[in-house]
Amino acid sequence: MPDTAPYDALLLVSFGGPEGPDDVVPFLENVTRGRGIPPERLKEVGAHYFQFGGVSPINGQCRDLIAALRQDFADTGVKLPIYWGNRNWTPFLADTLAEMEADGVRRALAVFTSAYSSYSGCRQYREDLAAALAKSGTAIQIDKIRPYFNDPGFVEPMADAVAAAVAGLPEPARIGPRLVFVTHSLPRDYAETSGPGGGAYVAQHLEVARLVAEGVSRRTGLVLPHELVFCSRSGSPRTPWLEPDVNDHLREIKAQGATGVVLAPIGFVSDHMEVVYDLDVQAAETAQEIGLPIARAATVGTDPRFVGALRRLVIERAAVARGEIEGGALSGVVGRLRPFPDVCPLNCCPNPRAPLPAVAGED
Ligand SMILES: CC1=C(CCC(=O)O)c2cc3nc(cc4[nH]c(cc5[nH]c(cc1n2)c(C)c5CCC(=O)O)c(CCC(=O)O)c4C)C(CCC(=O)O)=C3C
Ligand SMILES: [Fe+2]
Repeated sequence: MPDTAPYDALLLVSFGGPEGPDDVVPFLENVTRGRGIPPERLKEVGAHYFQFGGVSPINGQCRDLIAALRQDFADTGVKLPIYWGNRNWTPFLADTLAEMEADGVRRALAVFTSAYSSYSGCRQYREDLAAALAKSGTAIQIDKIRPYFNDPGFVEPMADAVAAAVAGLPEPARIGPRLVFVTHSLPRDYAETSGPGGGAYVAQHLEVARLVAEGVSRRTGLVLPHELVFCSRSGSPRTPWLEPDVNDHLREIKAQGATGVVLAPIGFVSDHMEVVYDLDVQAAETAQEIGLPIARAATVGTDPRFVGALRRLVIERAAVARGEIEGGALSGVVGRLRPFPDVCPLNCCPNPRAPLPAVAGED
């Protein structure tokens, strides 16, 4: 039986999303509290959710991932109970931690639904956990698994998905489409300070884009041009964010003569609102308007290779916690970047406003 000591539980930590029209405004208030998002942008984002009946797909996708992990754990003899808590909507992390403590959990391993290093996708979750411990008055010790962008179980399903999307394009677009890799935009300063030495967010995505493009060329025999672009920009228009925006980029490459595009949302682990709205509605409209055929590749979701990768990362992290191996020794990584740290170093992905307590780091 795989050894997951010293952990008593796995805690899936995610963003949360509204589950009905009445949830939309309070959810957005939770997301944007103290973040200087202009009211016009909030109205616009609210309208995206209302267009989907006020329901974000993200909570259902977390439930599906947990169900798949439970089945995988049962099949492989991993005896770790799985809990779930969110930053912005029910089940809130503080409530989940209270439940865990009542169940006797003393030491938990967190898995974030973000594969990359950034304030929003890593430290902010570490801060959320510290705040939730304080709020719930619990004393659970919480570690996290390392960033998993370069795990083969994350990269391989995406290469399959992109190859399938290429095949799904109409003739003649499928002969030589551009692979447009998409992730969430960030304020430039968040990107510059991301990861242990800075610059990790973009470096990690460029590496995944390169690996997936390579996988696609092995699968299809085509060597396709690829680039990394960004979606879902918010904040003040005066703050510089990562560019180009996916819509601007589609116009640009159409003008350069592109005949077809595969959009590959490598920044996300499931088809949540950023994917089903920002790509499937907005970018699809742009493409339609300029007459550029596009196909959107699936995210990893509950692909068994991804689920298996999370299980290996959990088993590996437990062995690291017991002092038996180093991070990366069991689960392994693909490509040119090293395994990222299991324990976030001091000042990794710093809070852009003010330092706050965070779990699972040296600080
Ligand atoms: C890097 C990153 C990820 C990926 C990593 C991860 O997954 O964690 C991510 C995921 C998500 N972002 C989400 C939703 C939103 N993000 C917003 C705002 C922001 N995101 C940011 C960054 C990221 N966000 C940033 C720098 C802001 C500006 C404000 C701030 O500094 O915090 C806003 C406010 C309105 C607006 O869009 O302006 C909303 C509603 C949802 C839920 C989707 C659903 O409901 O299905 C998910 C998974
Ligand atoms: Fe976001």
